[in-house]
Amino acid sequence: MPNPQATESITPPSSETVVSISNLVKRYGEVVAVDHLSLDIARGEIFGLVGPNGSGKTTTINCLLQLLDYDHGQIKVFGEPMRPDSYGIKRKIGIVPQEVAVFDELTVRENVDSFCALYVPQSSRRRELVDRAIEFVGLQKFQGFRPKKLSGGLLRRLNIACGIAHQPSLIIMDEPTVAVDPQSRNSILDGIERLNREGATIIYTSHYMEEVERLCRRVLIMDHGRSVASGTPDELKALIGTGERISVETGAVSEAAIESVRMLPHVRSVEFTEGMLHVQCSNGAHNLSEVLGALAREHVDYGRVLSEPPTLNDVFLEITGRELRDES
Ligand SMILES: Nc1ncnc2c1ncn2[C@@H]1O[C@H](COP(=O)(O)OP(=O)(O)OP(=O)(O)O)[C@@H](O)[C@H]1O
Repeated sequence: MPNPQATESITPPSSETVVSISNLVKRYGEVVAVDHLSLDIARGEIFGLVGPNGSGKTTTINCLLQLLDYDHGQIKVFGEPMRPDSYGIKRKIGIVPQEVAVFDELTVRENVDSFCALYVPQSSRRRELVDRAIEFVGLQKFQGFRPKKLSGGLLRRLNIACGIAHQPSLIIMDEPTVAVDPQSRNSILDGIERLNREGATIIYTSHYMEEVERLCRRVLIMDHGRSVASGTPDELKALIGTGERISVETGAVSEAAIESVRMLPHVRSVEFTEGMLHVQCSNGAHNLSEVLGALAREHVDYGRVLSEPPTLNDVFLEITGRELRDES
């Protein structure tokens, strides 16, 4: 098991730090929602803040934005201390909140325009930015619709357009894909990558490890308000002892064959269900050839063979002993 102390704070490779949080503590009465959290985010990163429900992600974001008082800690954004009245800094930040926050009585276009107007007073410039934001999230055909007429996925896309229309250089997205259909989810993820390519630094909170793995160069895993591990996805996977998961399609397999696979040095568990032998390995070289060799020695015929590398879910499971989607 990795030593959490060793990974509590991560230092990005670039010298230009856009967000710096050190020793942040936020309590709600007896609940320590954020517990001595430190992190640095470099310009141009997509930084993943992940953890199960209630692990403290939203509280961290709200402290960063100075929407909440906190008990202890220092927060700097663009190199300057962040304060409730840091309007110059806030202007350069785009927020996509977890709860969709739009005006029901305004159309899609009017919504995007009114959020953009908070930062950009010139209407001609705004027209351009609103066009761009609507095109960016693919809502051109829905510009005249009111939010109530939009599906959940389209509503989420509107929420994003409202947060990014003023072209902020730091974008904070708090679980932007919760409860969206796969098509909208993909479109949102593509959009985030595009925003990043165009120069935005992005903080992305999620409890979907697959998304984080796809998007983020560095990740901090939170649990009970604390950083339990941080680093690049590859670094995080190297921290744990879990290796690949090998699945072998086979009609029948004897107890002796299962036992001989189980006895291999890097095999942690073996399970045979519905014509598939599932073998969980620890880190080690040549696991696949060793498993197939053991089956061949036991004269087991097999068909499809699948080898899946460990995921960030495995990292979370190994560090905390719980599945990421556990809500306890
Ligand atoms: N206003 C509040 N009053 C009391 N406790 C709160 C409040 N807001 C959050 N908490 C508690 O603080 C802890 C962290 O919550 P937070 O919402 O930051 O977690 P999260 O990781 O963002 O979870 P989710 O994904 O569900 O939003 C939880 O135990 C939560 O119950």
